[in-house]
Order: sequence, then C-alpha cells, then structure tokens
Amino acid sequence: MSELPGIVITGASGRMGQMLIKTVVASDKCKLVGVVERAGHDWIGRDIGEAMGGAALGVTVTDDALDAFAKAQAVIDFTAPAATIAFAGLAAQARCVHVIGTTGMTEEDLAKITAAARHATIIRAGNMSLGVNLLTKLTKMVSAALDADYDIEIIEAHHNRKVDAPSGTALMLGEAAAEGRGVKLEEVRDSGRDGITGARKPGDIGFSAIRGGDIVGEHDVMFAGEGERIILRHVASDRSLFAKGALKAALWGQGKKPGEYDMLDVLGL
Ligand SMILES: NC(=O)C1=CN([C@@H]2O[C@H](COP(=O)(O)OP(=O)(O)OC[C@H]3O[C@@H](n4cnc5c(N)ncnc54)[C@H](O)[C@@H]3O)[C@@H](O)[C@H]2O)C=CC1
Ligand SMILES: O=C(O)C1=N[C@H](C(=O)O)C[C@H](O)C1
Repeated sequence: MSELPGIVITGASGRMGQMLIKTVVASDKCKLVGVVERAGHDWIGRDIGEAMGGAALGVTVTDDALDAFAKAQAVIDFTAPAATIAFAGLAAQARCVHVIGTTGMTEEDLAKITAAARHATIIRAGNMSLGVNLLTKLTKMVSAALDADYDIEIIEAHHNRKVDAPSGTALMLGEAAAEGRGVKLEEVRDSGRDGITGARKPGDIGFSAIRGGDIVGEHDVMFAGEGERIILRHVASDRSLFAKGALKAALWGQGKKPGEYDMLDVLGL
C-alpha cells in the first residue's frame, strides 16, 4: 500500500488551525506530520493533541517551518499575510503543495504568491467552501444578465476577532460581479462609506462589513433595481466547511504542475 500524503498545518493554535488539525486527524486519506506556530508561542514544544486539550497525537508544535515542510507533501495555511508570504517560499523549497486560506493580502503580497507559484503548486481561495464557490458562479451569471441600473452591494458579517475587511469572500464575490459586467473591480469598488458621501455612483460595486460576536461568515450579494431586489446569500455556520474544502484542495494538488490554482479548479466548477 502506498504512503498517505503527509500534511502540515500552520497557525496550529488558531480558530482555523485547530479545525484543520481535527479534520486531518479524522481523515483516512492523509496523515498529520507537522504543526507550526509563530516563534514565542507557548504551544511550541508541546504535543498538539494535548495543547488542544485532548489526547496526545505524537506531533510536536514547532516554529521551524522549513523542517516541518520538508517532511510533508502539503501545507495548509490559514494564518496572516506576512506569514503566508514567507511560507510560500519555504513550501516551494520543500516541494510541498501550498494551500492558502489566508485573506487580507495586498496586491504586493499577491504578486509574491504568483512569483512563488512559478516553482510550486499553490491553491488559494478566500473561501474554501463549495457553497461560496458556487455562489461566485451565480453572481457572475446574474451580474451578466442585468444592466448597470441594478446597483450591486456586497454585505458580509463575521465574528469580532476578524482583522481584515472586506472579507476575502466578499472580494471574490465582487470580482465575480465585476467580471459578469465586464469591468475591473478596482475601478468600481466602493468600500467603507461614511459622512457626506454624495449619491451612489452608477456602476459602482459597494461593500459593507458587519463585525460581531461569533458569526462564522455570512455573505449577501444584492442587485438593487427599481421596484425589486435580487439577493444571493451564503451562510456558514461551522468552520469545518472551510477545513474540509482545504483538505480536498491539498489532496487534489498532489502531482499537479507548479502554478496558481483556486477552488473552482479543485471543485471542477
Ligand atoms: N479561505 C477560507 O475558506 C477561510 C479563510 N480564513 C482566513 O484564515 C486566516 C486565519 O483565520 P483564523 O484561524 O480565524 O485566525 P486566528 O487568529 O485564530 O489564527 C491565526 C493563527 O496564525 C498564527 N500565526 C500568525 N503568524 C504566524 C507565523 N509566522 N507562523 C506560524 N503561525 C502564525 C497565529 O498565532 C494564530 O494561531 C484569516 O486570514 C481568515 O480570514 C478563515 C476561515 C476560512
Ligand atoms: O476570518 C474568517 O473567519 C473568515 N474568513 C474568510 C474571509 O475573509 O472571507 C472566509 C470566511 O468567511 C471566514
């Protein structure tokens, strides 16, 4: 029997890190071979199962990412932009598939990811769920069918610990809406209205962000016309959704040529 692919999870103590560890441990298609946290974190050196409050898993939390990646076939990374940029170089060096869920990256960060993808298989998406990726398809379709008399507004809601806005998902949906209209999102994006903003500019795509409590992730794409509104909605109620999508991506990426892929490639949408 051939060896199961070994997976490393970065950001091991995070909300997504812990969910990903549970998902990988529960899978019979891969094995957990490493977990990485930032230098100085008090979980470094501890068994990850015990650190998470359960039974030992025989995997020690490390801050030596390259050493962990060298023993793996894939890295699943839901951390922060600066960490993800560094991991992209290390995953390429270690010849690991790099699955990136981290959001909040700048254009400059994304250019670095594209550069790393010349030598590595990178799968990146602001949302790894099947539902949201389907919603991007629907958004593009509806946007293409309607003219600019329908104002497009994207409204997202997340928990009170989220650090970036608009969410990665909202931006994916905005890109899809812009593509449907045949325009560039950066030319029509309107985020964070406040004060005397003036009337809405026709053709703009607006973004609003709600932050509160333990909301996992909710996204509406509203097409507001004269006398009607069409609203496409996705509600995530459990983070395991994202972790299962990320693991699917890590397995799908095995043996794929270096390049930048997304969840539409993984899901065949
Ligand atoms: N694409 C998707 O489907 C989803 C993406 N996300 C994104 O994933 C990211 C993480 O989200 P959460 O888990 O909620 O955040 P979190 O704050 O709970 O976890 C982030 C973890 O990364 C760790 N970290 C930071 N720098 C590091 C470094 N240099 N080395 C190793 N570990 C490092 C932190 O210590 C922390 O444990 C965010 O950007 C979020 O938007 C979250 C859910 C779904
Ligand atoms: O930070 C989160 O929690 C989430 N982040 C992603 C995003 O920015 O869209 C995906 C999901 O909505 C949860």
